[in-house]
Amino acid sequence: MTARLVVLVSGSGTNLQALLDACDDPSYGARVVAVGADRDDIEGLARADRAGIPTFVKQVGQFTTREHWDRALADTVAGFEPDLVVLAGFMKLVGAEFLDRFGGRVVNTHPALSPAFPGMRGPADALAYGVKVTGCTLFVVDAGVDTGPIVAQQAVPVEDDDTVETLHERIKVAERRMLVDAVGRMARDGFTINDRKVRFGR
Ligand SMILES: Nc1nc2c(c(=O)[nH]1)N[C@@H](CN(C=O)c1ccc(C(=O)N[C@@H](CCC(=O)O)C(=O)O)cc1)CN2
Ligand SMILES: NCC(=O)N[C@@H]1O[C@H](COP(=O)([O-])[O-])[C@@H](O)[C@H]1O
Repeated sequence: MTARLVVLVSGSGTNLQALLDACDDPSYGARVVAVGADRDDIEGLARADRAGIPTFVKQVGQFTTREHWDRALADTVAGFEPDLVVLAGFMKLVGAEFLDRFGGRVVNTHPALSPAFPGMRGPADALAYGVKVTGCTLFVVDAGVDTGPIVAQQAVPVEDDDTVETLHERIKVAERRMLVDAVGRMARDGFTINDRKVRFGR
């Protein structure tokens, strides 16, 4: 069975593109059935359009409360009947209703080695701290900020002359590989979560 992925993005969508490219191979075991965003006019949505994949936008500002936004996002995602929801550079915290509906089936890719440097500035915070190694983490989303059970991680060196941009670009090379590999395994082999330990297989 081919797993149905809904991917949520907020920016350039290079992680989305890596998934789209992987899904071209039927043996990958997954396909992207929709791409959603919290904002208009982003390259991530353009990438989905070019691939012929349905898109939707739910902007927080279009709703009276954050809870209404969360419910509308969850309703729209549910309409695509996903097996897995992938947050790939999605710059909004998803709330209780979203997690009630898809909890345990939502993964987020983060540009740092969790539990270090959670939040929106992972590469900048790692650089400012002076770590010599950072990386990327794929985790199952929970109600915290980047606190969920870890699916996969990759280490990336920090170079002396790095800027936030050069470091983030190096992380993103590893991140795209990690994301494609781990999502494919989740789709093909299934996964379990026990006591925070995520293992592939049913
Ligand atoms: N419930 C969860 N939602 C999300 C998680 C998570 O761990 N739990 N991971 C994030 C991604 N993330 C970074 O890793 C992150 C994204 C956004 C924010 C944040 O504070 N966003 C603000 C808005 C900022 C903006 O619009 O530019 C907000 O949500 O109001 C923190 C962490 C994906 N979601
Ligand atoms: N806290 C969330 C966060 O920092 N997400 C990061 O945004 C980038 C999106 O790149 P992309 O749009 O090219 O895939 C990725 O590095 C992702 O981990």
